[in-house]
Amino acid sequence: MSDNGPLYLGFDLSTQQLKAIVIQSDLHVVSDAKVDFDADFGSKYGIKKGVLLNDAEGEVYAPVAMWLEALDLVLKRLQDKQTPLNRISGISGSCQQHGSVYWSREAETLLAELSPDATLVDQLNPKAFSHPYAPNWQDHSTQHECDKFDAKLGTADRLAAVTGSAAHHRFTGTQIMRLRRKLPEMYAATSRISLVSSFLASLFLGAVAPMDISDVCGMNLWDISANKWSEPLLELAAGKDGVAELHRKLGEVRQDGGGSMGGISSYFTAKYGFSPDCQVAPFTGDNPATILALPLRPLDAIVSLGTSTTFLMITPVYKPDPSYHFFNHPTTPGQYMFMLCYKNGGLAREKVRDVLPKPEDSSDPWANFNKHALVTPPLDIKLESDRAKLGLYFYLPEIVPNIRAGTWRYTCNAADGSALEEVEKPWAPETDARVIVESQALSMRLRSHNLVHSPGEGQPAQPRRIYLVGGGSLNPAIARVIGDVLGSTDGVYKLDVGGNACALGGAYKAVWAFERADGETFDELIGKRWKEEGAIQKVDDGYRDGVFQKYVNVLGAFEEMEARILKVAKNT
Ligand SMILES: Nc1ncnc2c1ncn2[C@@H]1O[C@H](COP(=O)(O)OP(=O)(O)O)[C@@H](O)[C@H]1O
Ligand SMILES: O=C(CO)[C@@H](O)[C@H](O)COP(=O)(O)O
Repeated sequence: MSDNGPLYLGFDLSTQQLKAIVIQSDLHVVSDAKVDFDADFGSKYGIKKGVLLNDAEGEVYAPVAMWLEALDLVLKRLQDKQTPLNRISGISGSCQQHGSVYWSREAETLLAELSPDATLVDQLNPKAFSHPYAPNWQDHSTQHECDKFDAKLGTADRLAAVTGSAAHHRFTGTQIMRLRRKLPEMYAATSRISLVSSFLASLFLGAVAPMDISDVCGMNLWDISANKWSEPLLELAAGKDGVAELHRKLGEVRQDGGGSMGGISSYFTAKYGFSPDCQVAPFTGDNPATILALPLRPLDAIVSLGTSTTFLMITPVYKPDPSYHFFNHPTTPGQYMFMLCYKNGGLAREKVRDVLPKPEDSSDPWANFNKHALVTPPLDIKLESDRAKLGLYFYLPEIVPNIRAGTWRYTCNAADGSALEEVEKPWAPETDARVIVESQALSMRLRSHNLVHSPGEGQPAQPRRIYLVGGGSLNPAIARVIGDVLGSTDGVYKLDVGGNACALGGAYKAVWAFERADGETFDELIGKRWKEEGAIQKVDDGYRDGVFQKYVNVLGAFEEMEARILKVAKNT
């Protein structure tokens, strides 16, 4: 580490952890720290995997007080590691998307008057909030509101064209509409509503921060082409007479992903030794920040294997569809982020893993899962006459397709996907290890085919490179199966800080926010400083001729399987 020069701090407030990463202007990582919600606060807040559940209503939510405690703790951990916090010039970050925090009328004063002699939680909780909880992206309590959102502009297609997405349970507009109906007094007592990203930025600013131009697309309320709040959708969420009030609560949206929103609150300078010159850049969602963790090129895809599994690409073409999401790019106007998001990602793979006998080597809980994922051949076709195996493993109600919780196993003819049939008796749990990852990847392949084309002569349409990030990127067997199904002519890579990718994207965003020359784009600045060596590692060859085609043969059957299940098991 050079012992002078500015440093930049990036955060990731995701479902299960708060991570922080400190980098130099040349993007070199200097320090990091994390708070694990279950390990650090599980017993105090009664959470599991970072959240609380009300199964009767499908609610999933997180205590805001826990996040306040987590922020003090992660900063203390950075301090304990002798991180020179006084050299931090700028802060940005990424946060789980769609969650919302409800501030009380006292919030602005309390934020502005934070004293370093007490903790954030003691000073802000509960007085600064009108609601103690933030709905989590896994919440599925809003089907009634989703139906209304899809109908409001005519069709789900139309809603997707305007807001980038059809109605989704977790999207903030549907959540606000439901909370207003269920808790009218709480809604009336709310002065401002933040996304998780603008909430975390607010703590650093000591004032309620504006929402970010990319993260705001996860609300079903922002008209992307018109670049403003959609009046009819605000009216749906807030009622006929409530449009101006909701607009006030949401505030104006910051158009520039870079620059400073203001200086750091004196709470942090006095308590942790930050410089009073340290500036706060807009924070964004964890998925938009992930595409900032490396210079992503067209035809590159990122698969984020966190609590959720997401598939991300960037494109200059706005081509929305109800089965996926479009967001404004977090730094570059005119570019968009394409996203698929699955609730049944990491936690579903853990469920399949946990049915298998515990590995003898307890240092790797994934050892058995990985062994079986690798020894099982593609689609479990051992002999030419074998039928291909497909499955859906939805321990939670899924997003795409909108299917309730359940597990389904099917087989079809391997050559052409014909004669699709549900199996009567589950196959061995060892086989599930491969089939779950294959099926997750088949779903991504099915829904992303419009965005990929042939990377070179004679090659089938597929990504050029796949980058794996998130906790699951440490897993070589998952990398192999993803490469088998999705291809990628240049191979599958993992980020060296795979589990910290969105925090790193947040830190890169801070570097760009404060060091950009006039008109210099994120890609131009980061592209010049980013060195592939040491930043990424090739973990799989990706495209394998012959194997890739096996999955082409069953893609139609996979789609048909989903459609059949959707008929009988749609979320209601
Ligand atoms: N070696 C591994 N193989 C597969 N999955 C893993 C491995 N290590 C961690 N994970 C998964 O990573 C998930 C956490 O990823 P992370 O990106 O830190 O989550 P989040 O950002 O959603 O809090 C866990 O649910 C866990 O199942
Ligand atoms: O809902 C989505 C994206 O639409 C999720 O991807 C959340 O943004 C949470 O992500 P992780 O906690 O898994 O990082």
